Amino acid sequence: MKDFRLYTITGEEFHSGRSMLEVMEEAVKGGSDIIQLRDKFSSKKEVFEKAKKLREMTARYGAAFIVNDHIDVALAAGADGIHLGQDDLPLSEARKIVGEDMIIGISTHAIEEAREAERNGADYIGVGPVFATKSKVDVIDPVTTSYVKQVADEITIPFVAIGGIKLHNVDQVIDAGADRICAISEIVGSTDIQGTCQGFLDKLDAKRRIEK
Ligand SMILES: Cc1ncc(COP(=O)(O)OP(=O)(O)O)c(N)n1
Ligand SMILES: Cc1nc(C(=O)O)sc1CCOP(=O)(O)O
Ligand SMILES: [Mg+2]
Repeated sequence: MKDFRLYTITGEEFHSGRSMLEVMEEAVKGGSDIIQLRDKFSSKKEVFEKAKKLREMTARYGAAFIVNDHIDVALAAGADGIHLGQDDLPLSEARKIVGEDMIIGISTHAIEEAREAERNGADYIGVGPVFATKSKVDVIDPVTTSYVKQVADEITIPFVAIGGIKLHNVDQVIDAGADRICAISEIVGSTDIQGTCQGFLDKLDAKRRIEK
């Protein structure tokens, strides 16, 4: 898959009166190079309608587009990939359905899950929740930056840190080894979405400059 740095997920409860498309377009304009449609409340038909709009918008900017949970919606909307959790369809079965070209991302919360996802051909993994988050209802306790460090030290496929990541604590995640970060509330709840994205990118870039 094409490399990415900043991953933004929809969270319509934080969009405060703005349309989902408007919010996500701001995120892409701000430099989010991958976005995910995550919608736990709408009907599948509604999720599909949203997916088609996000597919069209992301294609205009050259950003990757991922659908959470719904493989059929991802395929029907022409998304670049799907994101699956530990309780979703197993990766090997999902791969049979979507083929080799589609991106499959897998959530992981412990190093054994990260190893398994890598072994089974995940294109990237989510690593979290690093910090406490209110954006997910059935969330487990924070895995802390020590899990980020474990993954950075051992796993070779791309990983994205997620969960409670804000501009004020992202340095801890970057210091633990993350090159890519993912956020919902800090970005889509911001009154200056482009500025918030730029703030994250500046911090990620500063790390890359130091490593060169
Ligand atoms: C990039 C990324 N990482 C983790 C998740 C969480 O996925 P999952 O565990 O399936 O939980 P839900 O998002 O479905 O509630 C994600 N969506 N994206
Ligand atoms: C959807 C999701 N998955 C997580 C995981 O750890 O797998 S944490 C999370 C919520 C992230 O939202 P926020 O940036 O607002 O904390
Ligand atoms: Mg899921």
